[in-house]
Amino acid sequence: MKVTVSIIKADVGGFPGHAHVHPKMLEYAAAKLREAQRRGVIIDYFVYNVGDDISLLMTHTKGEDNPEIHGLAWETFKEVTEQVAKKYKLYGAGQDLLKDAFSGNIRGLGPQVAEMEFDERPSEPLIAFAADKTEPGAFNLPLYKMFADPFNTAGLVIDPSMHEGFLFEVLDVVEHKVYLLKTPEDAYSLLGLIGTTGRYIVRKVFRRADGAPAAANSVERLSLIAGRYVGKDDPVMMVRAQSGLPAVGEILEAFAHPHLVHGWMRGSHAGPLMPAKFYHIDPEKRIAIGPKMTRFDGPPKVGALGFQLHEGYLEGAVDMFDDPAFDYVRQVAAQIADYIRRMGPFQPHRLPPEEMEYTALPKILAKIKSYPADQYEKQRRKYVEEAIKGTPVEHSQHD
Ligand SMILES: O=P(O)(O)OC[C@H]1O[C@](O)(COP(=O)(O)O)[C@@H](O)[C@@H]1O
Ligand SMILES: [Mg+2]
Repeated sequence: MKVTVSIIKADVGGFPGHAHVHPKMLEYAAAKLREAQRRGVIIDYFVYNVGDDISLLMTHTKGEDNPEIHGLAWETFKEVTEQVAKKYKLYGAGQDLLKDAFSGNIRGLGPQVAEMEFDERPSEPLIAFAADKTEPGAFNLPLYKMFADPFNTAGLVIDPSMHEGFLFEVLDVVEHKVYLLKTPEDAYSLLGLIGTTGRYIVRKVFRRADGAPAAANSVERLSLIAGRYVGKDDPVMMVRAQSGLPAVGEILEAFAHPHLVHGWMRGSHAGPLMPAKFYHIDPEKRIAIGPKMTRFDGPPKVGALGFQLHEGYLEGAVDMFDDPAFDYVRQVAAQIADYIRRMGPFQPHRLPPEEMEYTALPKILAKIKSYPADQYEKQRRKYVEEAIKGTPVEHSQHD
């Protein structure tokens, strides 16, 4: 059976600030999807959050970029905004809904989208991810580890069905070009691109032996859509597991070392990506209440829910980072967060100006007086003379 899995995610209001979501938002979204399931639009669904972002995980048979599925997600986010976020005056109600009208495809309107259509195998394990206070390129490194690094994925060496390697589809979000790179042979070129996480983003991964889709990541860049900072492009991703694909444990292993990602406070800081636990999973209501963002609006966190698909139904969810093995990883991430926080506004904790989501620098530069290199000495002497005379020193800023 051909099944499509869609994860569509949006921040439509935070509670409080940008830390978490209101449980009523998740309940409202789940009720809306339940009704769509009853009408036969979708086979199954699960609603979860990581930080202030709500992910709608849906299964159906309509293929990728389907107007009905995208429309359902858009309507759901709109209603959650109107009926819950605005009612309780939650922070940034409707934040990610950047355009007014939906015209058939939710891409380019603000929400993040990861979709994959495939033949459901006799047994189909799937891991659904979401991350907050970071960007889609945060998944570049773990995707490389899962599908191309034998030190992470033993199957690349041991399992003959993985020996032919994988095909990486990489999107250049600035020039809108797509690169198709094969591993293992193109590994160095691939790394050359995807190490630039703000520009080259792994959108999909396929198994080379039969072209089977293996992973899908979201690639929307909000600031490029809106032309200004409107929150970080907190991403969603899904990965199929086992039988010639990375094992569940090889997928999770890629998060065992908290790598530094861009995002965190005001989308302008580097920090460790912490694999986080969900607080509560309700398989009946089809809801998972995920991690919240606390220290310095973070640190950036990723959550992972595991499912087994059967005829498109989602058996689950299992909280994949809820394990003592990941307690240690969380400790390491907390230590890295503590270490790097002490740098305050200094790079590399604070991102370089061209990568900061806030562009305060031009305003700062406009405010502070500067002098041509051959004239500053005269001004410096004037300051000294004024200081000696005891006359008030002219303020160095315009106002
Ligand atoms: O003061 P504002 O306008 O809410 O903007 C600041 C907020 O933007 C953020 O970068 C938004 O994060 P999200 O992208 O998760 O919504 C927060 O870290 C920060 O609190
Ligand atoms: Mg967010």
